[in-house]
Amino acid sequence: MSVFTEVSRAELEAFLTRYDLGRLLSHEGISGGSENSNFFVSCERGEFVLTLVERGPVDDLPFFIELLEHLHADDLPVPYALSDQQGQALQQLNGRPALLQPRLPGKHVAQPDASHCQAVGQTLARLHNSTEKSGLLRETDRGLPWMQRHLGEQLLHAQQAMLEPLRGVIDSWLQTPPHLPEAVLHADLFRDNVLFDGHHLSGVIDFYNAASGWTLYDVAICVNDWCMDESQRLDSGRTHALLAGYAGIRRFTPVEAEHWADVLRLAALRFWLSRQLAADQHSGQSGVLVKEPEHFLRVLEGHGKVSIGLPLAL
Ligand SMILES: Nc1ncnc2c1ncn2[C@@H]1O[C@H](COP(=O)(O)OP(=O)(O)O)[C@@H](O)[C@H]1O
Ligand SMILES: N[C@@H](CCOP(=O)(O)O)C(=O)O
Repeated sequence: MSVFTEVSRAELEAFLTRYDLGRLLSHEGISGGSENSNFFVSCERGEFVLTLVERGPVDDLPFFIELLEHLHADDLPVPYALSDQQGQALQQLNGRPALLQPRLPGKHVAQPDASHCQAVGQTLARLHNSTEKSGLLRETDRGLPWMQRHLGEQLLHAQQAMLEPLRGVIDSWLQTPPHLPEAVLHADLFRDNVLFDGHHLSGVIDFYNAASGWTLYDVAICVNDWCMDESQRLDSGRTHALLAGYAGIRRFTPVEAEHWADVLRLAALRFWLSRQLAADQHSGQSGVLVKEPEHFLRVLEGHGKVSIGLPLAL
């Protein structure tokens, strides 16, 4: 399912009178997304993406708008909400909050190579450098307390021997958090949220998980999606390339190196839990895309077999 709220040509033409983009040429629903209704919109003065926000942290839309404006001003390849002729970025359409953003060029890469991974590492480091001192803050609703609560409930579903030690890590970090560098994270930088034009990284999209947190955790989320081989073990070439791309722009610290293996596993646990909860909630419903939770159990297993340390400057 990808378009939950339809928008007719007449409704869109009326909406577009708020902007100065010329005549509407065409529009079509985008099938790729899973949370919101998205449309490609072609006008005389450019190509755009219209998003009707269907669920998720709607009250935080002003935060996301400000974050994307900040990243765009820092030359990161991100979409940002266009303001209408009254200076208003956040709109309403067909009963939903709506955003109109420029369409970024490029395509998703399903099978990345080391050079794609290096570019992802570099862009993530630039994103962290940009948000670190921005003053922007947002608390995640998927942090350690959320993991602690749901891991307790979900342990019955899965191999306890593999997951119990992670419970220990969460409990101990809730008591005494490690001193890791923080910034605003993308927090969902999977392959389906990045666009490439050839080997040029042309877009980072879908910031609706963005929140303050440990930058190392964002690196771990990326590695867990971009650097896995077909058995869900770390691919050495791609992992080294992503980490080196990142470290070339933003150095890792010795404390980060010490916590890397646990942070990698926590990042895998977070997505196993969210997929497992979605599967429980939507089981038997048609039209709802539920991603396979077991994938992240295999990623966790893989981390027990292959480990690759963080590169530290000498
Ligand atoms: N600004 C954009 N430029 C180009 N394509 C976009 C843009 N925003 C979204 N898309 C396309 O729409 C798809 C769904 O967007 P996404 O934000 O991931 O939706 P959802 O929040 O519903 O998961 C993306 O995979 C991408 O192909
Ligand atoms: N990329 C994630 C989906 C986004 O996470 P959610 O917690 O916002 O549903 C995945 O592949 O599971």
